[in-house]
Amino acid sequence: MVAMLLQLARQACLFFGELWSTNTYEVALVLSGVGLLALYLYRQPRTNVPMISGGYPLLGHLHLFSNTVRYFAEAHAKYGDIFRFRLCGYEYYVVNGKLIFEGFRRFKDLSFYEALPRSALVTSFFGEQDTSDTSHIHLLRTTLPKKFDVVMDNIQRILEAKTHETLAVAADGVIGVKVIDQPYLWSVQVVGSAIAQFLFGPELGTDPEMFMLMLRLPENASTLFNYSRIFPLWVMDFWVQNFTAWPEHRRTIRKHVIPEIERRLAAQALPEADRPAPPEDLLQWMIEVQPRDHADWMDRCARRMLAMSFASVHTTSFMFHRILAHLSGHPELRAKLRAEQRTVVEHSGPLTSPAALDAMVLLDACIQEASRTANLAAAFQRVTTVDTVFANGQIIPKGSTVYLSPVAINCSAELYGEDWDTFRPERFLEGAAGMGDEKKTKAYTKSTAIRQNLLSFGSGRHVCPGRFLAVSEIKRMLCILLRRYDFETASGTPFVFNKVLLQDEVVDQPLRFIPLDDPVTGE
Ligand code: HEM
Repeated sequence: MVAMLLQLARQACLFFGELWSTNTYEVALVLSGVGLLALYLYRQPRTNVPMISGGYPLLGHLHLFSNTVRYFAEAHAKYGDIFRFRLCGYEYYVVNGKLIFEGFRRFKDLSFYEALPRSALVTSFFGEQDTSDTSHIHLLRTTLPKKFDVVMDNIQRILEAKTHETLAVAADGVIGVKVIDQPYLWSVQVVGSAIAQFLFGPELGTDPEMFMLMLRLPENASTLFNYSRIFPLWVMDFWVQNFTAWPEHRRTIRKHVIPEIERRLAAQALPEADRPAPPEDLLQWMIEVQPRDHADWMDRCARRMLAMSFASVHTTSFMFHRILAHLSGHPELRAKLRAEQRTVVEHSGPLTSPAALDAMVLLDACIQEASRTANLAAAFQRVTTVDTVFANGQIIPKGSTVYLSPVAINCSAELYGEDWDTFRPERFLEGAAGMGDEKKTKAYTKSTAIRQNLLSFGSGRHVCPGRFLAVSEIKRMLCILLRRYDFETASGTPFVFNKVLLQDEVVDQPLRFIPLDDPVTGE
């Protein structure tokens, strides 16, 4: 083969050399060199990452749709920390196991922003994004921690009011059993409303049209993410623009946010004596930092607020709903959680105080366990900006789609034992007990702590900046519920948890809430 190519090159050189009257041997030498180089590059494998075997011809690994978590766990056991699979013409690389931490650290080589158009369909959902300005995300890392107590006090009030409004059936002053037909919608209604007020303030956050927007934001989104792995992006974009509510969501947010910004700017222009105190919400913080050198800066704010709503509302509601679904099947756990509340009230003060919330370690363990088993994000998507060679020598070519998958860590039998796929929050308390070191023990009792054995909020530069708010809100909401109500599925049969391609779905069913005869007190 090589001899034949050299012969061909020689003939070509002789021919062109004659033609251009150059020194035939020099041209022959250069062309042979180019030929050999091409041959070398051609022979050089673009990647040495193994492909998961057993895919369907042309269609690829469609069975990933059924149970990704188990599939990834098995693939990790067989192929190690990096493998790849093909789905409908697209090739995906999965980095998992311990190498995932190298993936998080190499954020310049594995770009979060380049992945966004496909991973979260952001361009289709929210319009063109200026990813060079991330000041709005920065606010969650800088301003939110400073104002956390004020924000959480507001959230607590809303959660209390909404729970009372939706669960207390006050016929003849008697609070009776209440069945919630669609607990997921209810969780968006309660948990989502509270976040909406953190995002938009007390007025806009309670506007009925904005509320409908919050409620409908997650509509079909996870299914669309799944399809985005099968179809070209332009097909997805066409679909989103013409057959979903997203263009309407964009119109709604503009319609409300732009006048609200104008109203706030007008209020701040008033003489000092008449000027109201600026509200403590994300929109206000964003108005204050948003550069105004573009005519459409208010429009940009509106689009960013839509993106922030999406990042915060459905993730938190989803996680809360999931915990409800688990707890509804575990009466003994609900009883233990109530006992924990009683002890905490005795020793750490009112149930809503930061110290009391911190002390509820079993409640926190439930959140950790739900997030561990849910793998809400079964893969954090990235795109390689260069040919990326990992520490183990495996090469992922430039421009590839990479999934940093927490599954092999969150669902590791080595880390979590043979019952890794069972919902058993106590494992985190046992883990904490075995730590010895105070710092590590503390980490085990905090679902917000980023550590090597739990990756529900990601890690590295793009680790979730909203996790403190989300966890505190979920804890508060569970506290409110557990101290006053018991709950179970109306059918008596437990929830079904489905794992579908890189997403996770819980088949919803009605929940019955029964007021307790002896509620936990400790306001
Ligand atoms: C239980 C609820 C939540 C879960 C499970 C969750 C999960 C995550 C994960 C896994 C990431 C990292 C993605 C990656 O590395 O590719 C992330 C990023 C992010 N999350 Fe959350 N999140 C939650 C709630 C929230 C809330 C309440 C907010 C806002 C208040 C929020 C705002 C964000 C933002 C802005 C990013 C992108 C960070 C960046 O680009 O650097 N999240 N979230």
